[in-house]
Amino acid sequence: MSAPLWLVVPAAGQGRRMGADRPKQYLALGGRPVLARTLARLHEAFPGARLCLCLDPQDARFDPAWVPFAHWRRVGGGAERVDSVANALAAIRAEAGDDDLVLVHDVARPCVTTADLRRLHAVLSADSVGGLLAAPVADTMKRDDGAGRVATTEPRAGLWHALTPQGFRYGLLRRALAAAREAGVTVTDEASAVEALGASPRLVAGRRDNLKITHPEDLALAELILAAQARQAPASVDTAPASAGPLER
Ligand SMILES: Nc1ccn([C@@H]2O[C@H](COP(=O)(O)OP(=O)(O)OP(=O)(O)O)[C@@H](O)[C@H]2O)c(=O)n1
Ligand SMILES: C[C@](O)(CO)[C@H](O)COP(=O)(O)O
Repeated sequence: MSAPLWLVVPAAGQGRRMGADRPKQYLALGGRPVLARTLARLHEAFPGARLCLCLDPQDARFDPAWVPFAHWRRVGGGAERVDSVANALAAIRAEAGDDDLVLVHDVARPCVTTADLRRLHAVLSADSVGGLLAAPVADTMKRDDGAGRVATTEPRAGLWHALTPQGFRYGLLRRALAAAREAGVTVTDEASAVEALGASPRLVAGRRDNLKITHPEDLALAELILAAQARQAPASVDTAPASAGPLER
């Protein structure tokens, strides 16, 4: 029998790089808020999982009707993404066992496929450390000299883009985030906190279209990706109709 599954969705960001009139998780994507689309993808893959949704305590746009999970809770977000995730882990301390699996997925990645989600879960269920979806770097990598010119060309062999979900056992992830906080190290993903403990998270090759909506042009790209995915494999990618659910507020 596989370990209980928790989903942590950090959704407390302000979307500053997007520069919209609201945080990007509330922008409309194919007629539904990004947040609703991301939760729908997670629910398709893991309908019985327990969800912790990290939201800015001041957030007045959130509508619980967008949450398809039976077991879920709202948790206050922190100053940085890592603080939001740490708050979620603290909130479930009384219920989660050290061996429970926790998958952390950015609300800003609505194009993750159910196929990748299920494959990641299968791999991590049998892995003692945990790991993440990732995609090999495909471009030549340049490092700048700080003045707008190339300083060096970096070898790209062995380089991967870290995607989400990233999944670890509850006990290990809590220890890793606590250690990073104590050391005063800012981590931008869960895997780097676990790496700092000396462990080696597994890289699980995922689709390159698991885009993180970050800059204004990413929203149009995400629309195209969702439409293409629906044409490729509607049943395994997203069965929700494009206009289902309440619209953005
Ligand atoms: N204090 C924070 C900051 C970010 N996030 C979440 O972490 C994910 C990845 O962060 P990012 O893409 O940087 O989102 P924002 O912080 O919203 O964007 P920006 O950095 O441009 O403001 C997003 O799902 C975001 O909502 C969070 O839960 N709590
Ligand atoms: C976790 C993450 O999505 C991995 O690529 C990413 O680090 C989060 O983005 P941020 O801009 O660092 O918050």
